[in-house]
Amino acid sequence: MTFTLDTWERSRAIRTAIDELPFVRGLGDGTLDRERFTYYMAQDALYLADYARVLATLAGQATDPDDTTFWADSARTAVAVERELHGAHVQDFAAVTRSPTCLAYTSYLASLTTQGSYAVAVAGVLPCYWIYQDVGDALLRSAGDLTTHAYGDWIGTYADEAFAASVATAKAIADRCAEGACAETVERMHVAYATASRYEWMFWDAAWRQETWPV
Ligand SMILES: Cc1ncc(CO)c(N)n1
Repeated sequence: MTFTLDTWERSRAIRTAIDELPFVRGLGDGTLDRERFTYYMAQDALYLADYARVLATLAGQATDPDDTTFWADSARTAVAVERELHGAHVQDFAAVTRSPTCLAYTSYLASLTTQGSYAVAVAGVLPCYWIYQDVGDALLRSAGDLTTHAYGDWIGTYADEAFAASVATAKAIADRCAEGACAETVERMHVAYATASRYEWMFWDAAWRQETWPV
């Protein structure tokens, strides 16, 4: 059993919970209100900026030159997507601060790059790829014609061949890391994957609630 097959099985409950989130359902059927979407986009722009730094760190930690290239390309793409998608949706970037959930998620990912295991950090960023592909594909199947869909460009970005190729590479890297790792490290990889998956749920839920800091 490969790491990715195993971890996909183990994370079935959180995956189902993500599909059932009101934010995700509304994104799929186009009924999500603009205010919540704009909040999400603003937070996601902040997320992607920090996520890009995590990917760039992985590029530096990789020992395989192909891995270095992949993470560096992903970091560049994260910044490009942030600028493209978010420039179209979010007007007032300067006014936005990281929500508690956004800060917790990116801080968690960054912390994984300082704990001495490239494999565990790779497992931690994998849901960012895999869950978005899975959600994007599911929404595409239910959305139909994206050109007339309120959130068509969002769905199109993640239900996309180029994105699918990067998901496949990230999965292959994780599987290769797990193959060469001891059982204890593989367990830590599963925990990192599960934790990041939960943060993905929380990130959409925070957008639905338009989460704020206490004061
Ligand atoms: C929160 C979050 N996770 C993953 C992705 C996909 O890169 C994204 N744009 N935002």
